[in-house]
Amino acid sequence: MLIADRLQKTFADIQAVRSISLALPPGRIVGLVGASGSGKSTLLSLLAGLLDADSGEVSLNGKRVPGPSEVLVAGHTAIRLVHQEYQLMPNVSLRENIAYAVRFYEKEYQRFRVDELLKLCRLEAVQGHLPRQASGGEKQRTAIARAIAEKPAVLLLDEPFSHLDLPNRTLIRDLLFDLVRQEQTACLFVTHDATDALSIADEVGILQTGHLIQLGPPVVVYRKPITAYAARMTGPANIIRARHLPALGLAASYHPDACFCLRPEQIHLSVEGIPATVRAVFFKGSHFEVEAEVNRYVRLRLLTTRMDLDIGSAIQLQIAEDAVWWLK
Ligand SMILES: Nc1ncnc2c1ncn2[C@@H]1O[C@H](COP(=O)(O)OP(=O)(O)OP(=O)(O)O)[C@@H](O)[C@H]1O
Repeated sequence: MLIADRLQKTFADIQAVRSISLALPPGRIVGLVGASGSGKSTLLSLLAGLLDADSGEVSLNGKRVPGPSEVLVAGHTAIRLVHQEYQLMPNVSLRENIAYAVRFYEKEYQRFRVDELLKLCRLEAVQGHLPRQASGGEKQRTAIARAIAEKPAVLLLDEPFSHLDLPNRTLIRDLLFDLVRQEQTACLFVTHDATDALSIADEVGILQTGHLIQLGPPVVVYRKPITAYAARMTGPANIIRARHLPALGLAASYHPDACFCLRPEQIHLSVEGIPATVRAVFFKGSHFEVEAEVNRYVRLRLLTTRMDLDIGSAIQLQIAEDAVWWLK
């Protein structure tokens, strides 16, 4: 189990990581979501033993992970970090890039392990390609294969899904899912887009200006975000002030300035309810996202499969009292 205990890191006057504690057990996936500059990469480097913490510590199975200033070669053999830029050797094939990680083993085992990794990472068909002949998704999977070649206890990934198209994102997601189950690897990835984190992680954390402000199962973090920032980082959200509750047919029970979150899928179109006017309709493939104006102060995003809505359509909305989630 990888444990971070009150990690702190400051660069000049920027507090990049502020007292972050978390636990990463084997066979589990943790996804950390945060805006640009929230401290994601710094935290990964600290967890990998590639950056010295100002205070706090990282331990793996009860043993402290030393920072780079304490060892000759920075990093820990059982903790692997996959960078955003993949960092592959440019002049050798994808297969050789992976084989390099197991070069000190017997030839027969090398061949066996590389074949196994190529299969796991769905790279068999392109194993002879050079990195420049490979797609972003293939390079990402090669970087992951190389990182897991020696069966590390912990796999850390920096934005593994960014710059990839939907089929490749799905491939990486399935690969991490299989890997963690098969090899009991502990996996932590950081991302600025929560979609993948919510679908694959056992726990999702929200990073804001160096603080880990929330950590919990995806459904809980999505349904009960602690702040407006956490709500927005985890998906589309209507953030509304309490003073507008009566206009939504809900009891005004809080301070007028308090904010609450309503997820778009919690607002339903009905034959009778709060009158609203459609101001925009966005086609999303499986459904439409609709922007509805309730009055000059309140516009709501909602989801529907109805095909007949257009700008200016009159609609009626229903919102259950228990859909309202108060934010700090
Ligand atoms: N080596 C450094 N020297 C000075 N400041 C740094 C250094 N590394 C990071 N920072 C600062 O620390 C803060 C956190 O940076 P970090 O790269 O960890 O954020 P991030 O969430 O990974 O951002 P992004 O999503 O844009 O990569 C930022 O304000 C950044 O400018």
